[in-house]
Amino acid sequence: MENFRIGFIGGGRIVQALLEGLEQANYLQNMSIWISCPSADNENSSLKCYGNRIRMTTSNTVLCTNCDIVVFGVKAKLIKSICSELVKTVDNASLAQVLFVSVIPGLTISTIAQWLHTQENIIRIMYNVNVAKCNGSYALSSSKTNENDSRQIYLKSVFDKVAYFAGNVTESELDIMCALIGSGPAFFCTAVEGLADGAVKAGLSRQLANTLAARTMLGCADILVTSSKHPAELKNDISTPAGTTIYGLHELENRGVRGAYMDALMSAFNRAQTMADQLARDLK
Ligand SMILES: NC(=O)C1=CN([C@@H]2O[C@H](COP(=O)(O)OP(=O)(O)OC[C@H]3O[C@@H](n4cnc5c(N)ncnc54)[C@H](OP(=O)(O)O)[C@@H]3O)[C@@H](O)[C@H]2O)C=CC1
Ligand SMILES: O=C(O)[C@@H]1CCC=N1
Repeated sequence: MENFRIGFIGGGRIVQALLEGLEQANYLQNMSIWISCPSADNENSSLKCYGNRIRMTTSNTVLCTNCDIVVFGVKAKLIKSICSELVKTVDNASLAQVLFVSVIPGLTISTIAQWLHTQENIIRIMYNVNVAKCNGSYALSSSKTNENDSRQIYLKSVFDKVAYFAGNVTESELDIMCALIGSGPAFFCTAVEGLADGAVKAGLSRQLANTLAARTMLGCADILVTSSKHPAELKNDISTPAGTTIYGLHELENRGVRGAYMDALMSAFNRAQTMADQLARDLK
């Protein structure tokens, strides 16, 4: 497979998680990667650990003219000005040669297309920080034309090294994925933190409480992923009659914990869609 040059506009947490996973998968050295960000020349940048395996620049234009695939990995509010800079500094024919990829929640392909003055060559991907340990999930949203594009096929092969592929979905479904797989790790962290706090209150050391809460979640997730068990079935297996677990579960139900998780997901999903609407209004 052709080794396309991938450029990341933005080199923050989500881009660094991907690099960490690709390094762990022993794949980074096969790749040609550029990153552009304002702190590219900063000697203290955490990206310096990759040495000359990654080319750094402060110029999004330089990155764009040197790459076949360009990933927007910045906050949504910056995209419009970055696109208008690219439209001014890179000629139309060159822009049309690049496959643009957005990992930004909500922001639609059609909005980006209007900002970039291009049509076909834009796709969206959503993934999560779990790629850092080659245990991520990702989904993408792209047209039939891009599905057969060798650059998309290559990009997919890169993500396949570090993440489970959830499918090529509609943009609206991708916003649901954003809430579930993108924000999900943060939601789970609140559960781990709460359980660990409880154990500390009961007298366990903080270090042991944090480790055991996280490991308990890891093992439980492993059973659910590798067996065909429904979560309710596993929960029932653990809850013996009049035992400790059912007492704890009753407290969670009293506080509507499942409703709270559903509301969290819906709120994150709605936020992605609101952001999309606001950004689209900026077009006018
Ligand atoms: N964090 C996550 O788990 C996920 C994030 N996302 C999305 O990815 C995007 C990035 O998130 P995240 O990595 O967490 O954010 P960070 O704040 O960690 O990183 C943002 C990056 O953007 C760079 N940047 C700022 N201005 C510019 C510019 N004008 N041109 C180029 N680069 C610029 C920053 O550079 P510098 O360091 O020099 O300031 C920084 O490297 C967001 O849209 C987010 O919603 C999607 C899925 C998951
Ligand atoms: O909160 C955010 O904007 C990003 C999107 C998904 C996870 N983090």
